Amino acid sequence: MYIAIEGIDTAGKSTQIAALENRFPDAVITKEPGATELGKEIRELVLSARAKSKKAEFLLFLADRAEHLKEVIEPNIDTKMIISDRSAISGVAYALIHNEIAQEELVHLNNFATNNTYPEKVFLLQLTKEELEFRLSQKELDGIELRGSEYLLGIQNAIIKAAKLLNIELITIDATQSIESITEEILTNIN
Ligand SMILES: Nc1ncnc2c1ncn2[C@@H]1O[C@H](COP(=O)(O)OP(=O)(O)OP(=O)(O)O)[C@@H](O)[C@H]1O
Ligand SMILES: Cc1cn([C@H]2C[C@H](O)[C@@H](COP(=O)(O)O)O2)c(=O)[nH]c1=O
Repeated sequence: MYIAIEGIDTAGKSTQIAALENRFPDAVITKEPGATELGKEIRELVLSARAKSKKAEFLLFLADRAEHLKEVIEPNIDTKMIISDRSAISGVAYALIHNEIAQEELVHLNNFATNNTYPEKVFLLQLTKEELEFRLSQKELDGIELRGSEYLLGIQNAIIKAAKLLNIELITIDATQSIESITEEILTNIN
């Protein structure tokens, strides 16, 4: 089974992935961007927010996704549980709000990068404005987080739209609950 955890920055994805890793010790734990050798370099580039062109930024994430498919997803999808921090849904959502690439192109290019291989289920950890602003205030912000809470809340809505466009089952979870309650909700939905 291939599942992914989605949510805007600070929603609690890494925290939940760590909890799920304890419950599924044989699972392949992965992430986008940055799970492969090439991906680590792409991650550094995109998080520095140096790309002036939104198309260039989108294509860098897409290159990371294609490499991730070849190096991590395809070798494991038939035999292992795969749990990924983010997925193509982030790719479409972060691009959607810039409105520079047509929706059909976003879907088509992701189909191309992933050979139409998508997670079976995706969990969206949904944050309130207050909790997002609190969590952002507690950390050093990267180039994308510096775009602010309104931008990130727009992405949160775009994640729901992106899942529909990609035809992926999205299960929305209140991310302001305790860490343990969220993990239990995810486990209930996996089983
Ligand atoms: N359910 C929760 N309740 C309160 N705080 C939480 C909860 N889950 C995570 N946190 C805290 O919120 C912060 C962000 O969590 P985490 O790093 O897991 O988010 P993330 O979605 O992986 O973020 P990013 O996308 O920026 O890497 C951390 O300080 C973490 O301890
Ligand atoms: C996969 C993907 C990610 N992004 C953005 C989302 C975040 O701001 C960063 C990744 O940082 P994290 O600490 O790993 O959450 O990149 C994006 O814009 N497009 C994508 O396809």
